[in-house]
Amino acid sequence: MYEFQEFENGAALADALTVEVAGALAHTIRLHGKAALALSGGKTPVRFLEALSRYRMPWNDVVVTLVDERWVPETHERSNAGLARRHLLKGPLSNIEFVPLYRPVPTPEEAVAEVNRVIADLPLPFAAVVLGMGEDGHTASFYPGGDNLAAANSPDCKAQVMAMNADGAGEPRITLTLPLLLAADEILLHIEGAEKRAAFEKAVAGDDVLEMPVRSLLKSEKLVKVLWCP
Ligand SMILES: O=C1O[C@H](COP(=O)(O)O)[C@@H](O)[C@H](O)[C@H]1O
Repeated sequence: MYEFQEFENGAALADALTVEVAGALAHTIRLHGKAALALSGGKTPVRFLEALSRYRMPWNDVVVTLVDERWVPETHERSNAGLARRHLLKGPLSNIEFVPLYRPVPTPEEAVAEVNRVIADLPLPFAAVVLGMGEDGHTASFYPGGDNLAAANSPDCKAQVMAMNADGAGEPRITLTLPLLLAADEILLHIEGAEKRAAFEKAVAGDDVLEMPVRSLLKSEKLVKVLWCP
């Protein structure tokens, strides 16, 4: 199920998303002393990450990771970890705990066992996961046509992370799996622009999760908060 919130512009959306995420983190820290946050990459999150980086809260009690990663080193312009470092993990947040998904080995398949162990050691469930969506209906690295899509996007998946290879993905990927995302206390989907709004409308109008993998979240019993601006 989902709840759709529309914002006037990207700045208003970024501020509202920051308040949602910070609230979820603060709540979990109050209850458990430590909170985990999983963020998306791509182009959309820049303004939100900048707003979050300015937010004052007990960041030393937070561990940050990613919902997915492109199999490139952090120095590569397409690295999701690089994006988080440039726009969130800076200034007073430079030294907070960050768990990247990339490892310097040729393929995600060679790293997946180790990354699974590291993610399983986080203070789970995530206090919040912030997802994005492509116009093809992918979210995290659940790509239409992905070799591990059916397994990673299944509510029965036992792994925390899986490798993903898909024609539309640009490079090999590693992704958190559906049960881990759905277990989060707050699930937020951040989309911007008319094309993504149209893709979202198409996603909610259909049921085939292999065609548009974001449907697995939107049609689940967990509440997904969708934040959109033109
Ligand atoms: O490749 C990815 O794409 C999606 C959407 O990215 P955007 O550039 O259209 O905002 C993103 O959510 C995901 O984390 C990323 O790896």
